[in-house]
Amino acid sequence: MKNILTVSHLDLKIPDRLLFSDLNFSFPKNQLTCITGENGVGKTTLIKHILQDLEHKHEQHVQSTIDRSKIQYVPQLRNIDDDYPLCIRDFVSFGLKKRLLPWNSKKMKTKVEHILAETKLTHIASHPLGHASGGEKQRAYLAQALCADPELLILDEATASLDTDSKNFLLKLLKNIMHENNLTVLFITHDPELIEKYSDYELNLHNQTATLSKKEAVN
Ligand SMILES: Nc1ncnc2c1ncn2[C@@H]1O[C@H](COP(=O)(O)OP(=O)(O)OP(=O)(O)O)[C@@H](O)[C@H]1O
Repeated sequence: MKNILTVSHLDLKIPDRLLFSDLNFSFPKNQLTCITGENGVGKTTLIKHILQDLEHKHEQHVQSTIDRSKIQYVPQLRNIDDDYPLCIRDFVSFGLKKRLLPWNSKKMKTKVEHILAETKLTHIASHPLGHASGGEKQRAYLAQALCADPELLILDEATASLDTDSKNFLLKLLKNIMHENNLTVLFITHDPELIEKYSDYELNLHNQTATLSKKEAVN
């Protein structure tokens, strides 16, 4: 099994305390790894630190086989109001990179339509994002991230506010997209059902350390 990213001998401090001490682990490539741990243990802070380390290359505690531009992070909280006017298609298109013209080329439009289909959003692509359900919004965030052709996708609590059907729908769809696009996924979650059903690996954070274990995903 190849690894996509390795963390070695990483200590992580916040102003009032040490969050992690001497972390050593790797994320396996083309697998879904759930990052778990109690509220406030430091899951989001660790991921943000890993991304900063890769961007600035100052500490060298994080080694990646891919460029930072191939990593997409979908954050935990977004404030999309009910009256947010942009339609889902335009919101998703914001994820496109290397847009030289002020409009999207035919190739780019085809790509966006393909991603809207992959994320089951085609039928509502012209609707305002503000009117979308929680599950549809999460799929739109995922679709926007996919527009950047990531090799590593990090989803922070993407299912936290969703009902059981919407959670399972999102995770099944994500696993299909992973296999079709050789994508590696890190998924921060507290949800035992999703960990049990969909994770290939679990990185559990506890007592200032991290333990990686292999899971037998049932889907
Ligand atoms: N910039 C900061 N300054 C001070 N404290 C911070 C900062 N960032 C995070 N923290 C603290 O670090 C701890 C870890 O926060 P973090 O959001 O990473 O936890 P988490 O495991 O992702 O939690 P949750 O599951 O609730 O989202 C928390 O106690 C938080 O208050």
